[in-house]
Amino acid sequence: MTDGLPLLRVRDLTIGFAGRTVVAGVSFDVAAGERVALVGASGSGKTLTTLALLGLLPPDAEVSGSVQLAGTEVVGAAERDLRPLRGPVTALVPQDPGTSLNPQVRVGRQVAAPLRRAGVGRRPAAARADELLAEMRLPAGTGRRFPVQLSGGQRQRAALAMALAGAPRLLVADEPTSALDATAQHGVLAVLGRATRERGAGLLLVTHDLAAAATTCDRVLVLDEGRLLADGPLREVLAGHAHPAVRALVEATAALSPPALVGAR
Ligand SMILES: Nc1ncnc2c1ncn2[C@@H]1O[C@H](COP(=O)(O)OP(=O)(O)OP(=O)(O)O)[C@@H](O)[C@H]1O
Repeated sequence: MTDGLPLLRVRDLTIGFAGRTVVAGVSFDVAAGERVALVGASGSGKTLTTLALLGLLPPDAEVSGSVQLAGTEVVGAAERDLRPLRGPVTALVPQDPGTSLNPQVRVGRQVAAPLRRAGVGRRPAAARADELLAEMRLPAGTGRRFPVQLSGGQRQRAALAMALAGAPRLLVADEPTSALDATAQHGVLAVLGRATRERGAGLLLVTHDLAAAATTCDRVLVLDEGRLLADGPLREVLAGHAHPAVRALVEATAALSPPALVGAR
């Protein structure tokens, strides 16, 4: 347990490649149950920041600072020390569900896998997987299908069910809807927001879409060229911040979906 520490504590996180700094001195906390969006333009360092939180940076990354996840230091930790955190503490919802779902294994078995690893019997795990798939608003029988038999949006919901199966305290979702059309995006964000809220799970949602951030999260972190530009409630950050990088995000999002940001400008 964290004993008063936030679930996630990031201090002065700095990441570089071959001497070029791409994330520079980023510090923030995520409390248990808090839903936080990490926004920024392409190349601002969102993905690298989240990979650092999960101990998944590429081997040639130069990293310094501190990332504490439920009290465990991630920066510099050995893989064997990070493994117990994956599942019960954090789970990653990838950008493309194709990277987390095995095309050759039925969806239900994949969703049940984290439960089986936690020692749950085959039948109860299968029943729980079906419940999770239904909670993600997937049609009955989805568990018996293979990923290729699902639409992109359905696959992402299945990946979400799989991430939730381990009952993580913090769900990390990196642009989970970028591969989907607008209708499917809305559906995935709705189940993501509801599922984390109902479980009291934390969420770190990486997106360049402020409308997605507004519908799913309470707080926003704005990254710009590797630096943390703003951290606060979404509407306050948008209303109070004159930085061109924030304005550019607002304008890009408003062009796509104005209603979500009415009142935030
Ligand atoms: N393996 C790597 N080697 C060298 N540079 C890298 C590597 N991975 C990322 N970078 C650089 O680090 C910077 C931040 O990349 P990152 O992927 O975190 O951005 P991002 O905000 O997630 O962008 P996007 O929204 O396009 O996914 C970019 O300039 C990128 O070119």
